[in-house]
Amino acid sequence: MKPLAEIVWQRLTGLMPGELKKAELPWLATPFQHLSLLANRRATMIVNRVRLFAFLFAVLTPMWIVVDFLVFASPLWWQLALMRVLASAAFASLVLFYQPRGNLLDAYRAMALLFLIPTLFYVASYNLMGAHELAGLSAAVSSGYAFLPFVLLAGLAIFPLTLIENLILASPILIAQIVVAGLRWPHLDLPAFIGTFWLLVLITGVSALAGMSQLAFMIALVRQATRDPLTGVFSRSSGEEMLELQFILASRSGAPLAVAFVDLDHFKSINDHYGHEAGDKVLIAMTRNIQACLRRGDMLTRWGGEEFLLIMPNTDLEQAVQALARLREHGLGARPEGAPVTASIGVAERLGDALDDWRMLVELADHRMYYAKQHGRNQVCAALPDGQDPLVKAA
Ligand SMILES: Nc1nc2c(ncn2[C@@H]2O[C@H](COP(=O)(O)OP(=O)(O)OP(=O)(O)O)[C@@H](O)[C@H]2O)c(=O)[nH]1
Repeated sequence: MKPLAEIVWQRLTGLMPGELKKAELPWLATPFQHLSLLANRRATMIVNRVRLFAFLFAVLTPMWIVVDFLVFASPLWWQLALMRVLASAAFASLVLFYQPRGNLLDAYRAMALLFLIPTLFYVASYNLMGAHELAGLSAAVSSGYAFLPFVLLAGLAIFPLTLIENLILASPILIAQIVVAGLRWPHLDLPAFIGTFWLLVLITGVSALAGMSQLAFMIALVRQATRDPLTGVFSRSSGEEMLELQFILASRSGAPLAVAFVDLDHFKSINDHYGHEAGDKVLIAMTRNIQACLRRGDMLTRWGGEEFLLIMPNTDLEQAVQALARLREHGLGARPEGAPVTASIGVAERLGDALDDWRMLVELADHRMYYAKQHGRNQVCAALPDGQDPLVKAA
């Protein structure tokens, strides 16, 4: 019988969309282990949604001035109108000045600004109206302002956020609610406040679940779109995208970035003698073996049929060669007749080889792999004899 903890865990994880793999479940809680591709696409989606929301608020916020004018006396109506115009201008500048750049910090900043504007508006307007004796229709309209925090917290549901991000974004709104209540003390209706606050906490919970399930679908979609269906490693298009991104990051920080071009030796003969299915099994086993030896930040990409590209951020040429020696020692698997699977491997590194384009990095690693192939296979080539490396700049 399964232990109770395992049953409970299965029931709980069963609540999440089933497309997620077990290793991906923690990604719903925090963003720290997200792959750069996921982080990049999520950041773009968040900024686009912030801009959409900001556009709607920029248009809708000033429209309510007509209602304020009809129900409130001066100076309250024009003070509120002024605040609305300011808020609308702030929303409009978010739309105009924020462009999605795939950077998560940028996305957080955009979201924080989107929520900060109405939160400030809410605290200021609520406080302003609290200073006036309102009755009848104007009291009813003023109580409508109290719904703003509900709208904000419900708005969180449209963003694909992790649990921790949801809580961090919701907390200023909940704290603002407490601040407003504090400002009204001692005239505060405490039971009404507790009821309202509890409702806000519930909405936060529902929004967090909605955001996390959006994120879960996004994780599954990004995986399907970026992985090779046979081996499960990254497809070539996503490998190119990741390499370009890693190259930009490494260039900015002056960090090394190594790539290894791995081409299996005499793979065709496996297909020819044992069939395509046997060849597929060798490819799958080989990628598992490589992944078992990788660092967490390393990325394996299927570049073509039996060609793979290993991307190793923060790794210089010497470290890359060491990692590949470890990999060859571990073994790439066995051919159907029992002989070990071998590969010809070419390595290149951004700093050591003085390259300023990710395509040149791949080209040089490919060139060195070809040299390894030509000179007996089953070896790693990290540099060609003097003068034969075509892309390396003269010192
Ligand atoms: N089973 C299987 N075979 C594949 C797949 N993709 C490519 N191949 C085969 O991989 C073989 C590659 O053959 P070659 O390029 O001649 O290379 P090789 O036999 O490994 O020889 P060397 O690279 O020179 O050592 C071809 O027969 C392709 O059909 C795949 O997904 N599954």
